[in-house]
Amino acid sequence: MRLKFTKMHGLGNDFVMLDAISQRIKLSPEKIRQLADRNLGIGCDQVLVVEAPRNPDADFRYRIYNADGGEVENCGNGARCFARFVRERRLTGKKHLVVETAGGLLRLSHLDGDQVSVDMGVPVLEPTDVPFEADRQAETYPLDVDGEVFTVSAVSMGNPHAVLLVEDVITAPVESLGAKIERHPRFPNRVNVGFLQITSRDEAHLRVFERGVGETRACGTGACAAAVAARLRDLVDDSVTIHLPGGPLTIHWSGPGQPVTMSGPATTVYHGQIVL
Ligand SMILES: N[C@@H](CCC[C@H](N)C(=O)O)C(=O)O
Repeated sequence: MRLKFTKMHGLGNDFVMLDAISQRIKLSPEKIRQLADRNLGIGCDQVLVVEAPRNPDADFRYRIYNADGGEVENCGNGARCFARFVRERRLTGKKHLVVETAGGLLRLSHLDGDQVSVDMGVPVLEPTDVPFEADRQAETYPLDVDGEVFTVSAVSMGNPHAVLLVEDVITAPVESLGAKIERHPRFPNRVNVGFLQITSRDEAHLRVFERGVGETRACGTGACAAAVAARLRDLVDDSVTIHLPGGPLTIHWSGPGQPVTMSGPATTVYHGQIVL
């Protein structure tokens, strides 16, 4: 199978974008892993596949696969790249788009330059829906990891996130603790793990150990979940700039029941073809 693809990134969270409207694509988890492999394939954190919508309210459907081959519900940086991709590939001329993901419908708008704004939907805090094992909903939960207890928030942005406050993101044990929490039995679908350092009411730093990938340079849904977790604890205001290793994202959330808005860049790197 010969596939045309585009390499893109959102703040260094990188993607192989595939247009499944103009070409026939059949991908197994093994082929996804091959595409994502940085030595044996193109290399990326996620493979994103653009398809015709099933939902009549949506312009497109986009599917998200982690580098480990697993299909997941949502990807914030990927959503911004999706918006730029369908415009550059002339699949649509619309400035405002509705896209169907496995995590629900997202609304996207092109802003000036390379910036895209995404209505990421209402965050889910009910533990069973994250999913996270807990007796009742709370702002934070104690989580026992190998006998040491950490305080985490559990938030779903369509996909599951655990958020921990740290004093310094630079020295936070992102790889070691992130890998343990990702597979903690209280998160039955595994989880993305955010390490958040709050520096003021409108500024914070975040590193994310992503489910199915490892640490990435940026995680859009992770930034949204971190802003929600911090706002619930009244540690930040409604609008907060989250600085990730790859750069900043602007997140706005005005409280429970309200949707989260994320704005940031989408970058095209190159176009290519691969035989799989
Ligand atoms: N990089 C993404 C999140 C991608 C999916 C995630 N690894 C998961 O398994 O849920 C983002 O920008 O949100």
